[in-house]
Amino acid sequence: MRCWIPVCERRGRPDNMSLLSVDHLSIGYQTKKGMLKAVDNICFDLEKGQSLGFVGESGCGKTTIGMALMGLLPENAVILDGHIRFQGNDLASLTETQWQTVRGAKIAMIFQAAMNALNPVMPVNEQIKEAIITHQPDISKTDLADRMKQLFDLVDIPARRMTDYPHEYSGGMKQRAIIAMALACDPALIIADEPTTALDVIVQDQILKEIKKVQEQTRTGLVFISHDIAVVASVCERICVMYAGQIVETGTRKEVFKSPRHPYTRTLLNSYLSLDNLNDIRVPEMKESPDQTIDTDECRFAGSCAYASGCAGRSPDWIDISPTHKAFCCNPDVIRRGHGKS
Ligand SMILES: Nc1ncnc2c1ncn2[C@@H]1O[C@H](COP(=O)(O)OP(=O)(O)OP(=O)(O)O)[C@@H](O)[C@H]1O
Repeated sequence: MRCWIPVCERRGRPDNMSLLSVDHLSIGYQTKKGMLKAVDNICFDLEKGQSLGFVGESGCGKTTIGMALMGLLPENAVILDGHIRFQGNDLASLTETQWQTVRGAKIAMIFQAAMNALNPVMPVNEQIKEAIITHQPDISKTDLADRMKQLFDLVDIPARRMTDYPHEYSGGMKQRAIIAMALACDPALIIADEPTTALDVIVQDQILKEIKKVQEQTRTGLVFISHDIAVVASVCERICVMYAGQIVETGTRKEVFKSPRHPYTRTLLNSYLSLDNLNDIRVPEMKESPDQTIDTDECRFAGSCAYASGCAGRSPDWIDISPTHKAFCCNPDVIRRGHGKS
């Protein structure tokens, strides 16, 4: 099966020059029912300073991708196929000892509800210092103090609050401290997995702006994971929409958010569109996700798709809408017509 790779980024340049290059990645979990293919033939590239969002409903495989990028897949997970190249090195072949020089230093992660992971009995600045010293044991006291000031400035925590304990911080400040900790060693790539889920809406908005600002200022690559397409669109330049382990649509923020083509993306966007926009979109009644222990090339969304017609038994393929916008479907007419009526 052909896999979409953004040719505009790869043209004239060997694969190993990308910050991150994921090729035909498939990851399974060994379960009692058999091998559950949680990630199926995923391809994407990310350059320094770029942001890429993964969005889809719970269980579509977003966290599995994030964990694979951090070398933190659980024991029953198996990389079935493909490569993850980071700065030219294949992450899938690293030993745990090698991972320790990458994880936290070159690739950092902001987990779901990570703020609860702050140590309650240690001042926040000491926890961030510890993260720096773990990867840079020879750092001088002056450089460490400079780095700490820089980090707190970057995430807008006043210097006078550096020595506070976590319980003295609000939820938003704790999450800013977690962002500072992720940035501590100046990583080239940050994976943010639902980083604002535990926060109220106003604080969520502030933290999303903070992540975007920090990512743009530091030119860090960002892989951002969320079930909320509006959240992803507010932070990321490019979006991959996932369904049942596969990417079904990818494009720039504007292309995916303003001109969704895959029937599943339209469903995801349904709750964010006004009734006017919805007039010519058929929104299906979502059925249960397909059983991913059954290995098939057939369209996984067909059972819920309001546009499915003659799709049974056929395999979807990538359909080009623009050089940066593609959708994975059996039905080119539905994809090319966009919001058009059938
Ligand atoms: N350790 C595991 N063993 C077996 N199956 C797993 C395991 N972890 C995840 N899965 C399954 O793999 C699929 C993908 O899960 P994953 O957590 O990556 O999805 P997700 O999109 O991140 O969902 P959520 O937003 O709920 O975290 C799901 O069907 C899930 O049940």
